[in-house]
Amino acid sequence: MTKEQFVVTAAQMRDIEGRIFAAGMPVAALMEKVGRLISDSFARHWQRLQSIIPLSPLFQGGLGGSNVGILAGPGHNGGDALVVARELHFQGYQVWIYQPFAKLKELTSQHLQYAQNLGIPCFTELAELPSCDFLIDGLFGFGLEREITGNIAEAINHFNDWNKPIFSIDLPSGLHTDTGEVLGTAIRATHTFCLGLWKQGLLQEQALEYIGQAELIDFDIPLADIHAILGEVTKIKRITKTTVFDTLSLPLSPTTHKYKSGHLLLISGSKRYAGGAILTGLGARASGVGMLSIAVPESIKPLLISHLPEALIIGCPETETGAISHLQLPPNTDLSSFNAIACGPGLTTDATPIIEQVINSDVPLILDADGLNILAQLGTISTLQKRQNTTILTPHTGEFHRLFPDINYQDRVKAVQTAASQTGAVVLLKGARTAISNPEGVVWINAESTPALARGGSGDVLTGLMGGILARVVNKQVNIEDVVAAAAWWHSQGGILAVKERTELGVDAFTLTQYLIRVLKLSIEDIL
Ligand SMILES: NC(=O)C1=CN([C@@H]2O[C@H](COP(=O)(O)OP(=O)(O)OC[C@H]3O[C@@H](n4cnc5c(N)ncnc54)[C@H](O)[C@@H]3O)[C@@H](O)[C@H]2O)[C@H](O)CC1
Ligand SMILES: [K+]
Repeated sequence: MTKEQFVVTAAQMRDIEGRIFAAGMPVAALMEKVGRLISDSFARHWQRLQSIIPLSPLFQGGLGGSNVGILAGPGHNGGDALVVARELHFQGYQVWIYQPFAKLKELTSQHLQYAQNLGIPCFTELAELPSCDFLIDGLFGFGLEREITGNIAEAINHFNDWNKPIFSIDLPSGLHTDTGEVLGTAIRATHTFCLGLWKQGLLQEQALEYIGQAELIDFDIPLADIHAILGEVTKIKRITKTTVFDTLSLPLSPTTHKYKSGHLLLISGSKRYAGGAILTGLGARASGVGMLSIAVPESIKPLLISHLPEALIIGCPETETGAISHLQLPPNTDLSSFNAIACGPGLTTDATPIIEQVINSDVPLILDADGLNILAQLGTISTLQKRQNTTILTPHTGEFHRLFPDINYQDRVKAVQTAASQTGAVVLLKGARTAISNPEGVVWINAESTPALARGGSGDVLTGLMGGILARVVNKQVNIEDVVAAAAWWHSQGGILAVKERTELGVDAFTLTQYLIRVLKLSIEDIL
């Protein structure tokens, strides 16, 4: 487990830090270490930022000379900020401090006193403040306990209105550490330096517009202290490249062959939605699955063959509306011939018998799109109750609400945990921060994505990619939720790479399929 995977609440972070202090690490030393780490990381970011934003006329070139406004709070978040203030002062920045609080924690008060003795101007009133090139937000960290009101709320709104880059320490001040909700008002950060371990609130969708680019500042928290507080099996984890590569079982064995790399059956498409079948097939292709069979209505079989010559396209009888009426598998083949089935994109809701058939099979199954809408019509929990083998559901919020009308999906972590435990399935709830839970409540959060993926067809690609990975590794003793997390991570990283080269408007679903192998290659080069 790399530190990047752990996700903590304020209480857990306080307990972990409490263990570090109890073991002898002086609080002042930790604050000094953290302050220096932030200053170093900040200098790297500021060099990059300087190339894209105009600087104040006072700017004298080089790293120094920029004007820095430090917002210092009454607690140790403020203490961190004052250490940063001192370090940037010695690096030649023009630093001023805004510190409006009457009562400060002891350590924070000492750092303020030293900054003042160094001649760094300190202000308590907004009206007195000079201009600056950027701000460093050390008002509140995980010690924020209640709504921010009065002059502090006014100050936060005032700084947001300056439209200057704001670098927040630990969390944007005003965000609830655990839920990410705004307590009164909150700093809209350009960049957030999250300290030690990812705070749960930074992984919640409602926090996204306040966080900016988030970075973890690792200050060497011993793993033993983390596990002592979080337990050996941590409940909520952030998907990282390391976990994904463990699941994808790369590199391939030199003696592998196509039958050892899994056989996936996709059941998708209709006369009305042939594209869904093609996109799902292209997603599966990218997974490297050994054998790919795609069951579609007979009338679109030639279309699929032209897009996916390597796949076995199974033309099935169709209803008068052009949906698959029943599966007509090749001779000597039944559903148990496949390592996994992914079913739903483009099916339309006229394919109920197909969904009943795959649910009654004993094959690992992914249901998406119309497969989920039909499941909802059949009765989600009662229908899945009879399934013994792996089931994965991949709804977006609308499909989730149809499947689980009684579950409030605002708290996405709780929502997927509840849905997974009620159905015995692994449930992925799509979104800007996709959440995945297994029936035991172990949750993966995909913390990096791009709004460019919010387009028709993008989910079809994910279904095919996930189905291919599942078919490849299902017999390799992997956790099913790890497979789902690997697919979600790969899918979003493909989107992020496509945005870099084609802008946020250039990532249609077909283009996305062309970036999946590219992003894997770049990730392997980066990790090896
Ligand atoms: N624990 C440590 O020694 C280290 C912590 N790190 C940094 O410190 C903060 C956590 O510090 P803490 O003093 O516990 O709390 P905050 O600085 O986040 O909060 C400040 C203080 O403000 C008061 N307060 C809470 N809510 C409000 C409000 N709505 N209005 C006004 N005042 C409020 C409350 O009394 C708090 O004590 C952590 O985020 C790190 O930045 C270091 O990184 C390592 C050492
Ligand atoms: K802060």
